[in-house]
Amino acid sequence: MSALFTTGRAFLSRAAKSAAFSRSLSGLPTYENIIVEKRGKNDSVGLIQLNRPKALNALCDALFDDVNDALDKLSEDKGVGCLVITGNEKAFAAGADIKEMQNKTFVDCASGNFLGHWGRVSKNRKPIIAAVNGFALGGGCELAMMCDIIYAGENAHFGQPEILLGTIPGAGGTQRLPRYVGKSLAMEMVLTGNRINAQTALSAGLVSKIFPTGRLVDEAIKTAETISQNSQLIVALAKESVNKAYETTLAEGNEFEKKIFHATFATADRKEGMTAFVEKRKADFKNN
Ligand SMILES: C/C=C/C(=O)SCCNC(=O)CCNC(=O)[C@H](O)C(C)(C)COP(=O)(O)OP(=O)(O)OC[C@H]1O[C@@H](n2cnc3c(N)ncnc32)[C@H](O)[C@@H]1OP(=O)(O)O
Repeated sequence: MSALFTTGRAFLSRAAKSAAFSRSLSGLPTYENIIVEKRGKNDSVGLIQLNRPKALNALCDALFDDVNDALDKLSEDKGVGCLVITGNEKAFAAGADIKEMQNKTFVDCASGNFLGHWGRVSKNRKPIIAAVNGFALGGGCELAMMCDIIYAGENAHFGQPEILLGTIPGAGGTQRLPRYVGKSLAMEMVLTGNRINAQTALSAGLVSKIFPTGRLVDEAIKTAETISQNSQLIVALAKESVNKAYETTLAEGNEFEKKIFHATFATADRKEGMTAFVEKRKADFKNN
């Protein structure tokens, strides 16, 4: 229980802290390395806060196990339509835990499929917003890129400094980053280990919005709340269709999109959405 009140969440108000406390008592599990809460209207947003502040939220194995377990729980929760992952004001996450991997061998990595369990974030059916304050380095930058939307606080810094440790990114840094910021900037970041700030990340296209540091999480929750008000069924299809754009040719992607569009006509929510428009009322989606 004491983990709920660490310095890592100093940006949350006292009221928010006690609300989190009572909610965590009323259902969601407590974890060693993360704090999980339901926030927003009707508790429709799942908030996962990485919580190893002394290690700048370095992504140790146990932390990622916690994240995966929380994703499973929040995905099963029919009342939750969208998730937010955040850290604290100093660090979203300073990368994979260097102390944990320092003495690993190739055989350890290959036979244990090291980092294999990280990929579940990008396969989650519900949309995830990364709310990034402070350092998002190495695996931290990769974790943000596994999410569907990235919002940055004004103090955010993104980087892939693995080259300085004699290794390379291992969770998408050389694959997603060039798709988001273009080859030249990605290559420079990966080969030098230099970081980019929030403004550069915005103009290069890595993040969609920047907010003052203290407002970032609330703004991410607001967007998540808006997404949660739509049909969860159709949101999942829309997410799948956008993601297709990164996995296939334009022609194949367009074909996929059209088929999914046609498929929405088999749903009650599509009928409800269009009927509500014609009747000039708010749609009442039932996720079917
Ligand atoms: C597939 C993925 C691979 C990877 O992700 S590889 C890792 C890539 N990331 C990095 O290389 C970043 C490593 N961290 C840093 O360079 C620095 O930190 C910062 C620039 C982020 C911040 O510097 P400052 O403000 O001076 O803090 P501090 O004293 O270095 O860190 C505070 C405590 O946090 C621990 N820590 C920081 N990053 C990591 C990490 N990635 N793994 C394990 N521990 C980390 C430190 O050691 C220290 O702890 P203590 O006070 O006990 O010495």
